Amino acid sequence: MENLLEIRRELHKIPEIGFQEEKTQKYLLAIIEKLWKPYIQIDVWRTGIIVTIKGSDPQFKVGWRTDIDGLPIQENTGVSYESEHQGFMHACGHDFHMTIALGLVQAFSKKQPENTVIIYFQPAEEGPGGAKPMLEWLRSERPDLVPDAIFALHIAPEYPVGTIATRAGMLFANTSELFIDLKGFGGHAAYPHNTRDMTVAAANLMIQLQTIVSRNINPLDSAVVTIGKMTSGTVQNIIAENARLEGTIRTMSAESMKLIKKRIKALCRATEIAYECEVTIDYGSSYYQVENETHCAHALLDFAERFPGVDAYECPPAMTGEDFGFFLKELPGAMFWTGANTAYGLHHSAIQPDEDLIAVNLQFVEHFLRIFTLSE
Ligand SMILES: CC(=O)N[C@@H](CCC[C@H](N)C(=O)O)C(=O)O
Repeated sequence: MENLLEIRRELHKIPEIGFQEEKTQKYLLAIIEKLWKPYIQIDVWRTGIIVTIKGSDPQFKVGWRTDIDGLPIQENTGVSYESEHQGFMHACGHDFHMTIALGLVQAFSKKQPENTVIIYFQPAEEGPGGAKPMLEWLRSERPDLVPDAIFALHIAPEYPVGTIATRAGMLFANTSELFIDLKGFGGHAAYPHNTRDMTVAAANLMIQLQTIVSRNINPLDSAVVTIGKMTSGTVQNIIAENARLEGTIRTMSAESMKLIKKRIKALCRATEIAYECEVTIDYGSSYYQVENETHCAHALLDFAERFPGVDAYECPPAMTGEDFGFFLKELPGAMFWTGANTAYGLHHSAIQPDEDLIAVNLQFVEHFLRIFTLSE
């Protein structure tokens, strides 16, 4: 357990997607169980884990949340501890987030905190979203495990190690997944007039979707409509009967999300008429914005300003999504970016966050959770 670097690399080898984190859960549990003390309680929820470290003189319960899932990306880093799961990778830093959370369990098992600390190893952040159902379960089945305030971090490739960046109010955007299925009529490539070609229909729809942000959203507002995956057809000489667009929507407000969905509906309807096909829309899962509570965000920034080896930065909001927003919708708390100093961005197959961030963040978060108070 002492070697957190080794643990991070072991976790890096076994990325699993949302609610399939069985190996990850087993690995984490094996370590957590070794750290058990009479004042530590371990609970399991689906593929997640909740570790409660009872305080020596508890006035309240402070929560720390880490996400535990990986992404369906083929790794391209060339490191010796590359993912052993073909086509999957920890490309969003959750291996780092988990390692820091394990380090916290270790630190609190060595020295009991005064207040109760609850550490949530939460599945499925990348999708379909584990925070909402986890919190619903806590509220209905285990209200004793609901914290009074909660915090979390996320690695930020663009900042140097030691940067703690956050702000009061919105840190991350509202998100909604987007799946559009087009059904036409396939046939021989040499007889297009007898078909309804869904490759052409989907290509046009994809371009039109890009006009929503540029033509319908107020330029002083911000929004994103990204199509990350487009599929159609079977082979080169058959006209495609089906096509599918998969993407995500990001907005700064619930109103803009509504407007974008209205425009998507209109453009899909227009595609049906123009290409004589059927278009269906599915919005998959959506995440509420990450809205940092003012006292908690300021407590983090003030503490970072005083903590040796870290730099506080009051940063602008980002269009990233995070289901931690569901925790912050109901509980006071805050999330922060932590510098990872890597040339490649989140969700890139070559991302290699700087491992020095583990030690810096472990120290910072441990001390912050020990001194944090709910009052001003
Ligand atoms: C931190 C991060 O990268 N989060 C993801 C959250 C995904 C939300 C959902 N699956 C969607 O695509 O809308 C992100 O892509 O921002």
